[in-house]
Amino acid sequence: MLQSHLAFSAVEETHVGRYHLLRTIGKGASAKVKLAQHIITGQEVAIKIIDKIQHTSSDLHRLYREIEIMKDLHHPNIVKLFEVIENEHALYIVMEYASGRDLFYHLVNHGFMSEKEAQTKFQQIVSAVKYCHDKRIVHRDLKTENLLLDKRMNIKLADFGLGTEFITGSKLDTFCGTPPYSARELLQGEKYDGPPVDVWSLGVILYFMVTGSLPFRGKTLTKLREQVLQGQYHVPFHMSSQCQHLLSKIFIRDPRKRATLEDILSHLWMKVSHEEKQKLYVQPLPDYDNHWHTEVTVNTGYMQEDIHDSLLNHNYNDANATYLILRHD
Ligand SMILES: CC1(C)C(=O)N([C@H]2C=Cc3c(O)cccc32)c2nc(Nc3ccccc3)ncc21
Repeated sequence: MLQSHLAFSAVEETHVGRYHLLRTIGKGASAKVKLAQHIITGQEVAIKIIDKIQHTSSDLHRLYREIEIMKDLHHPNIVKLFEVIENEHALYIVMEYASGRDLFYHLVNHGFMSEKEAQTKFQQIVSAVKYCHDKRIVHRDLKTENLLLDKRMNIKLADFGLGTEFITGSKLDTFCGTPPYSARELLQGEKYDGPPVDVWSLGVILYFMVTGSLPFRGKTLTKLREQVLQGQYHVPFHMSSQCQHLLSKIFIRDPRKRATLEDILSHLWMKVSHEEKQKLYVQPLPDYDNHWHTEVTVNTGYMQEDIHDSLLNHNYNDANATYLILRHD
């Protein structure tokens, strides 16, 4: 046993099932994710490799639950599960590969989004989360790091490690998630309802997309908890009033008063067609020979050639000014 185990761990696998393993794209404490290629179709997949030896039985139980949850999810904005391969050493979870990395990486590298782009992304995210909630599944760890992007920049919700079934009316009590994205009731360690916790995290994600920073970001957990308890966050000047209004409905401390996913989906900000950012001003070609402008300018006492010279030489003199003012009409 020991010998074969060492032999296994020493040799870097190049194939698993019908997949050719390529490079590592993610490494966690308990799992590694590799880009792989389905040999027959050439399709790229991502394989989460779990070394079973290093896992406690409760960890493995949680993983099997994650797999069961994923088997039941079929949505365009949720990472697909293709296959599970298992042997005595390892568990290989073959999933959809998102080539655009995650939303956190995208925001850090490209800065915050226009509200139009944020709206498209947010509609996809809310659609995926609503699909889960309708199946009585809450994610509980929604954050930009778990939102992947495919090659067409569509959202792919990942990482159902913490997802769990919720039964309406019965409260959940396991603290989990990531503090800056966590709702007050989670940080307070109270018993909580699943859906409102995900709604709060959606607010943090929306804020991050539109501003490029986190709404609540205390240096310590205590300072962060204080900020979340107060529900105070900075609203930058460029945020539209509709977006501000939507966030104010999400960042409500009392989970019973907080917006539901239906409220979010029916909010004006989610429907209105956001004006693309002010179109960059395109300098119109100068029309130095606009006869009407020239005629009027001549009538104001300027000679035709004076006007022409001053325009061509960009003399910002009165002849030029008169012409430009007329043109600016
Ligand atoms: C199987 C699954 C769902 C997964 O577990 N990961 C990991 C691995 C890295 C990572 C991350 O950086 C952020 C979230 C999830 C993950 C995946 N990463 C990708 N694409 C990718 C491509 C270049 C760089 C990073 C991620 N596609 C699918 C997955």
